[in-house]
Amino acid sequence: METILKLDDVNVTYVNKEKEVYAVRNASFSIEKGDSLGVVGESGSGKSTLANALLRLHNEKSTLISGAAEFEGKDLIKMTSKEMNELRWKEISVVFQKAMNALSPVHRIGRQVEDIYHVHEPQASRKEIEERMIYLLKLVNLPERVYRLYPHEMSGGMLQRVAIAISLLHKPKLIIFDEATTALDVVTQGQILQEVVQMEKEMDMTRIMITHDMSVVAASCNKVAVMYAGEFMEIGRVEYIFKNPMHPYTQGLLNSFPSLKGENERLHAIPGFLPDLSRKQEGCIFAPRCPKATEQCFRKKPQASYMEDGRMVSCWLYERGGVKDGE
Ligand SMILES: Nc1ncnc2c1ncn2[C@@H]1O[C@H](COP(=O)(O)OP(=O)(O)OP(=O)(O)O)[C@@H](O)[C@H]1O
Ligand code: NI
Repeated sequence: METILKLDDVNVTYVNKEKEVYAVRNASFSIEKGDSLGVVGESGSGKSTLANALLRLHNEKSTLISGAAEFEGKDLIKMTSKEMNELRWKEISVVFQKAMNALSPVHRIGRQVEDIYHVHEPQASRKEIEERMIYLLKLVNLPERVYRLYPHEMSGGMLQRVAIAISLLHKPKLIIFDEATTALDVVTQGQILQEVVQMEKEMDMTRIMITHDMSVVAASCNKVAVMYAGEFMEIGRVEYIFKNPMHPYTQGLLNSFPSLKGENERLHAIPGFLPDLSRKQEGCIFAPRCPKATEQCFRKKPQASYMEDGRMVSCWLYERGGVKDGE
C-alpha cells in the first residue's frame, strides 16, 4: 500500500469580525492509493471546509489553516498558490453538488472543454482533446453528441455527468466529490456511482466522497470517515464499520438509515444539535449528545484508539481496549 494523502493535525478556523469558528480540528489520517473514502457527518460538521482547505479554495484572508496535508510528498497547505494552481484539476480535482453551474450557457460543451484543457496543456490539439472527452463521456454513460451540445440542451443529471467527465480530463490521481451526486434522482445517482467505481478500476484513481448519505458510502467506498462538529470520530474500512460501528455517533448515524438495516426498523435520529463551533469544549465534542457519555467524557477529550481491524475510534469507551498509536 502506498499513501497518497497524509493529514497531520489539520485545523481550519473561520475568522470573522466577532468570532472564530473552529470548523475542522485535529484531522489526522491517511489515504492509500486506490482508496475510496466516504466522509460522512451531519450538515455543518466541516466536510466541505476540509475539502476546500485541501484544495485551497477558501478565502485566504478569513480562514486560518494549520497542520500538514502531504500529497505525494508535497504539503498542500504550505505550497504557494502558483504551485497549487498547477496541481489543481491536473492531479487533484473536485466536483461540487452544482458543478454544472460553472459551465457557460453560451458555448458548446466541446468548446468549453478545449478551454479548460488548454489551461494545463496549451499545446494539445482539438482532435486530441475531443478524443479524450468522448472517451470520458462514454465512461459516464453519455453519447458522443453531447460534445456539440449547449448546456441548456441537457438535463441536470446529464450536466452533472459532464462535470464529472471534465474533472477527469487530466487523469487526476485524487478526485474529491462534494455531494456531487446528491441532487440527482436515486436511479441516476445509483447509475453514476456504479460508473464511478468502474472508472476507478480503469484509471487507477483515489477518491474522497463527501456525503451525508450512508447508502452512497455503502455503494461506492471502501473506507469511511465519520465526522462530527469538526472532528473525526471513527475511520476505517466500510465493511467493518457498517457491520460493527463502535463510536456512539457512528451507531446513531447508521441507525438513522433504515435502508441499510432493513426497512422495518424505525428511524432513530440522534437527538440534539451540533454544538456552537465558536466555543472550545473541554471534553469529547459529542458528549452532550452521547447516550453513553460518562463524567470523564465531559472533562477530557479522548485520544485516537486504533483497533485490530485497522480502524481509528476517538472515544473513551475504547481507550483501554484498543491498540494505542505508536504501541
Ligand atoms: N465562511 C464561513 N465563515 C464562518 N463559518 C463558516 C463559513 N463557512 C462555513 N462555516 C461554518 O463551518 C462549519 C462547517 O461547515 P461546512 O460547510 O464545512 O459543513 P458540511 O459538513 O460541509 O455541511 P453540509 O453537509 O451542510 O454541506 C459550519 O458550522 C458552518 O456554519
Ligand atoms: Ni458541505
